[in-house]
Amino acid sequence: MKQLQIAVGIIRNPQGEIFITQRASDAHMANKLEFPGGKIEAGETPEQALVRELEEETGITATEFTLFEKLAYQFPDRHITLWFFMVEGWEGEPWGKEGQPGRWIAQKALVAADFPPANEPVISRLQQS
Ligand SMILES: Nc1nc2c([nH]c(=O)n2[C@@H]2O[C@H](COP(=O)(O)OP(=O)(O)OP(=O)(O)O)[C@@H](O)[C@H]2O)c(=O)[nH]1
Ligand SMILES: [Mg+2]
Repeated sequence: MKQLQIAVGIIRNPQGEIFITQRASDAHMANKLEFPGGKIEAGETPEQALVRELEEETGITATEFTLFEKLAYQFPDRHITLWFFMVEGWEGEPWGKEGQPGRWIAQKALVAADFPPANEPVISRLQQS
């Protein structure tokens, strides 16, 4: 069974919108919306992985972030631990740097069913706050 540690960024602007991207049609959780991020590599802290993944996937350099939620999830074929960081300071402007569609969505307009199932508690929290 694969064991993965994942760091993702909830990139939130001063208008209360969150930058989300759409997963590729051939990826795990194909076509689902996601918070940009990816696997924490050996020797990396979750924070280092977050900064690297956001640079690779969205072109921004995250400068202000705090851990929002850490949770484990069991998929049929893999066990993942997700570190969700709230990112409220960065340099640059996020875009879908790897060719994935990206857009800003109002925090309260996020829909849990559009994301992988592991994200459900986080989407609930974002809708309530
Ligand atoms: N990026 C991201 N991954 C998520 C989220 N929710 C969630 O369950 N995942 C899962 O986390 C796992 C790893 O994410 P990833 O595919 O982005 O990893 P990565 O960027 O390192 O990709 P790579 O395999 O091309 O190196 C996938 O199994 C994905 O389905 C989310 O909100 N964002
Ligand atoms: Mg990724």
